[in-house]
Amino acid sequence: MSLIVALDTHSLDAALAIADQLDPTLCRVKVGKELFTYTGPAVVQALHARGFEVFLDLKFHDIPNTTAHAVQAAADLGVWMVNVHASGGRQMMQTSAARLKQGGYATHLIGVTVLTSMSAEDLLDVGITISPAEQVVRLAQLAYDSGLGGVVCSAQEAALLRAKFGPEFLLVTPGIRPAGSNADDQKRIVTPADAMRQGVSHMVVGRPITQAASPKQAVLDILASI
Ligand SMILES: O=C(O)c1cc(=O)[nH]c(=O)n1[C@@H]1O[C@H](COP(=O)(O)O)[C@@H](O)[C@H]1O
Repeated sequence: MSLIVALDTHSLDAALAIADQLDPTLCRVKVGKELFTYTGPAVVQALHARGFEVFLDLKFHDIPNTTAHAVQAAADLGVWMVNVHASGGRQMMQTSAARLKQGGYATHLIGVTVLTSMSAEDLLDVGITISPAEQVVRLAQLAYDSGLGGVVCSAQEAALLRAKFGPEFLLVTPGIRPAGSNADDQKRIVTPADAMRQGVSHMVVGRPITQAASPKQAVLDILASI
């Protein structure tokens, strides 16, 4: 299992101030919608120059042609991983995966299942009457069948997916909270040690690291706990 630090900040300087306290041999970094919208590709280039592998988390969700081209644009930046919403459907995911394959890109493409900020009640609001775990399995199956290399899910569903899709399928899990830390807006949360036991391949941690007095020490503490 490896660690991905979510650099959810509002400027290049703020992101690099955190990245410069981290060790690229101990973690990867994630660039999401806030940071990328402020900085554009410059942040990805700066992180690559510092030796980090980057997960570009833009959660594309659009018609197949648009999504596949956006996924290719991410791969052209040389990122290690990029994601789409699995609820965008089979054709959207197949077209995106095929585009990466045809281009010979090494970038991992994964599908977001049910956001870790959502509970059963939140799903009901958008017309989904099955449980979060059932919906995660349904979308993970669709992602798997569409040729994606893995999914984003909560570690609460990881054991189920690991058993179903085998050891190679990437299970990338945000909603990780060390014991005693604030849940913030996350609802399906798991500690790093429990996530490890559930068979996740990569855990994503943002605020518990980026808002710590020492991000470097927070990374070491999490790695020591697993
Ligand atoms: O795709 C993601 O990375 C993602 C999916 C999901 O279901 N939940 C989720 O929290 N994320 C991202 O993971 C990070 C979690 O950050 P913290 O809650 O601060 O640890 C954020 O950057 C979210 O955008």
